[in-house]
Amino acid sequence: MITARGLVQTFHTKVGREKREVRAVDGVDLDVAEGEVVGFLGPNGAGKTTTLRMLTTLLRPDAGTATVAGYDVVKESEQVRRSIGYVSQAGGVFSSARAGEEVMDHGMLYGLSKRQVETRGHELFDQLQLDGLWERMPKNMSGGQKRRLDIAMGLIHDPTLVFLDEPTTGLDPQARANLWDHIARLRSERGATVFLTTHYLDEADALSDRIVIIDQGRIVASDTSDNLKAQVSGDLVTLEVGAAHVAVAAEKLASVAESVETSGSHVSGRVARAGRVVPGLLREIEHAGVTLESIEVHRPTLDDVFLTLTGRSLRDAESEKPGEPDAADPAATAAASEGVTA
Ligand SMILES: Nc1ncnc2c1ncn2[C@@H]1O[C@H](COP(=O)(O)OP(=O)(O)OP(=O)(O)O)[C@@H](O)[C@H]1O
Repeated sequence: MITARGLVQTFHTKVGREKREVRAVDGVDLDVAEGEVVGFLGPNGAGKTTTLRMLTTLLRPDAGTATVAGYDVVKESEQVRRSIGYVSQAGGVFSSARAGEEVMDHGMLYGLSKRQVETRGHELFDQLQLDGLWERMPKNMSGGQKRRLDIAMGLIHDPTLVFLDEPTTGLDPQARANLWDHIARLRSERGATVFLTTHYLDEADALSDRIVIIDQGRIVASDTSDNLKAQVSGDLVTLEVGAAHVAVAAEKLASVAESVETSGSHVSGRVARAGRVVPGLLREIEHAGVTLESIEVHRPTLDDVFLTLTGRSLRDAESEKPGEPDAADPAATAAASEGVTA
């Protein structure tokens, strides 16, 4: 459904007088099979949106090739657009029409009849908890409601390949859960292929068959969440003990764990299978006369995976502020004026 080879996108920006080159996407290869839900994960500025905009024909790659739904993104961009649903990060630019009319107009652009689009539109409003808002002007909707309206517009023509750029950013927990459910059903009930970007680890984990991690414009991993986590060396065990017992606790933990670290009254290290190792460890600790205040065991998270792969945690990578996008970028302006749902 999606194939990309060596995709590159470079932006030229100016900071004061100095010209800078940002290689936002730096040789990306991707393969997404029909019916797969792929979570495209990475910190802010990693290149997720830029990759997505090349795949959805809104940006022409500087180098590399890609086909989407069997069509070349450069030579057959019109066919690509007809074959996909796209919900951009920025959200749609709405006219002064009412929400229902916006959705109807959008669906009719795809050649659907008025009746088809009306039926599907009401169905989507219902599923996305927009019921009762058909007649509302988008400007009078809350941020979360507008986001769900974007999504209804992106799905109105029942695309079998859907691109979602950070679909749940700005939604409250209930609306988020509802949208997760909707995305899961797109696949299970309609057999849709979904490619979604996110920087929420739990979202990637909950929704995706496969997770592709991008960092600084390059793909650093691509596998199921379980396989990725299995690459991280073990569960993190943290013991809390009285100050006098820290050294003994560290020694006991080191006999079963790797890279033991001490911080105040906490001693932590990674063990291959905590469920097997911890009972014996507790006996040893008790035997040595150490009073344990608490013990915590953490299974590896996708953040641990990112840390293992890049040496940075996703949170740290997020706080490394990337360069600001060039406001004069014509592609960005074109994307905004296109109403963004392609
Ligand atoms: N139009 C542009 N002009 C200049 N630089 C840009 C432009 N668009 C993106 N960039 C830069 O390219 C890099 C990748 O940006 P991109 O938006 O693809 O990242 P992202 O992973 O989607 O981040 P986020 O999670 O914040 O959306 C960043 O350094 C960004 O500042």
